[in-house]
Amino acid sequence: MVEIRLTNTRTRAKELFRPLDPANVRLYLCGPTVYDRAHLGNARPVVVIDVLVRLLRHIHGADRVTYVRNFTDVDDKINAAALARQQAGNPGTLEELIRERTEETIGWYHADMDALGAARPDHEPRATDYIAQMIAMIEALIVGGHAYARDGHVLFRVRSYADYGKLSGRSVDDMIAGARVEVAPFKEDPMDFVLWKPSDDDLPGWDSPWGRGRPGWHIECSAMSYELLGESFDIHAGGIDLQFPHHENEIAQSCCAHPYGRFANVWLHNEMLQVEGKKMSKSLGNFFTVRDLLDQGIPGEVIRFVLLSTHYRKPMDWTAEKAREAEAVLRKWRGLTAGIDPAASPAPAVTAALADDLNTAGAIAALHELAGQGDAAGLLASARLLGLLTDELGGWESKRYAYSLGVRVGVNAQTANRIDALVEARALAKSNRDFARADAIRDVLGRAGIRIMDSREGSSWEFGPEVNLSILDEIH
Ligand SMILES: Nc1ncnc2c1ncn2[C@@H]1O[C@H](COP(=O)(O)OP(=O)(O)OP(=O)(O)O)[C@@H](O)[C@H]1O
Ligand SMILES: [Zn+2]
Repeated sequence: MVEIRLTNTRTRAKELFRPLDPANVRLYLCGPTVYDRAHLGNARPVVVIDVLVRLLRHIHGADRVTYVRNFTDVDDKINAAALARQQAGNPGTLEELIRERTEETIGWYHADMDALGAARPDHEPRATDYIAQMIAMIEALIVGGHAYARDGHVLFRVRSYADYGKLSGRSVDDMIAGARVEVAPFKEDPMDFVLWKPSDDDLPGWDSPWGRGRPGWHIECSAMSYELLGESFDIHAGGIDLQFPHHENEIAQSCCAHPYGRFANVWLHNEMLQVEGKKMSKSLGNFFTVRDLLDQGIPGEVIRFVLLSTHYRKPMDWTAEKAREAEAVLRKWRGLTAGIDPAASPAPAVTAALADDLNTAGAIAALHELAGQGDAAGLLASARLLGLLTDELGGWESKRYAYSLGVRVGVNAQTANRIDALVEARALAKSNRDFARADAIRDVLGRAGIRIMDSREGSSWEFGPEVNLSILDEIH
């Protein structure tokens, strides 16, 4: 059996992955707060974990993996979005508008992640369906001396858990110094965090031993993972931005409420998708959504390929150039594998790359080799382990697009093929050292308003500001 190695944030080491129960490999990914469209950064953990789940199913068996990803559907940001709708004159109670907003956002989320070829998890628990379990867990924490109720709030007593900070490798005092911790009169210690908070009459709330209120964000994941995966499970994943405080708090809650459990064995954190060196995030406003890209006509498969071309533990950014290259590669591979049956199993080099801490970039390099060898059946089976070249993501390759001044435009396939043929003829002339012909073709394309870009991968082209295709008739 292929051995998987994963980098575990908890131990800061790349470790051999040994499932607690090989008949049921269990993993949990922190899902979205459903108040708005997912941006491209939010899609990165989803696509990365989708590949991990495919690999685990390939190695351990399709029905021997349980994948949970939650929806956080109770949150102040959701309330604020619903309130804004109400103030804009939308009919309905705040509760109805909140429900409408979360339902709508979950629908968008499914459509966008489906478009990227990310399979739906086995369970998608919604926080509002697990309030009773959260209350039970909070009660257990109070009984154990790890939490206290004050003024309708319940707080986790951070100093009661000696291992707090281990995941991030920081001491509590360092964390206080570095974090924006809220000092509040109802806190014993500024570091203590909210498990439960009171709700005004006009906000969503549930009855509890501490009055009408709502849960804090961290307890949601602790309660839902416990209910669906048990007190010890294999992998907990999320973006590195969640390591502190969210994951640190999840560990504290879960390990104190279930002292005989180990909570998550492996912590897997993806690095950030960035824009000019900064995390893409809603709060910074430097984001674009997955839907924005799909609406520009960029196929979901191309977005997926770009996300997988960088290792998940490295920061990355999105560029139009990467999308263009990914599209050219996928178009070529789809052409090569059209009508071919996939090989019985993926190529060992591809499986080995993925098993080595999800080295998706290495796996893609191995796919290039298979394509280079003309092994279409091997390429198809192997690409599918990464969720590429699947039937669901296909169909786009029959349509042609080009770029014009950096903007993607639809182009008639006949024109595109003709330009492709000229670009290829130029490359051939160059390799035959027929520079006169190569230059003549370049000259005609240039006068027609088409720019050629040469790279290691070959030549691509785009439309310049002024295009006159009739000039192409000057050459054959
Ligand atoms: N720029 C990013 N790159 C990679 N992963 C990200 C990025 N931003 C958020 N994530 C991940 O997306 C998932 C959903 O996060 P969450 O719902 O907290 O996002 P959000 O609040 O909408 O995002 P933001 O951080 O933009 O305010 C989490 O696993 C988080 O780590
Ligand atoms: Zn979480």
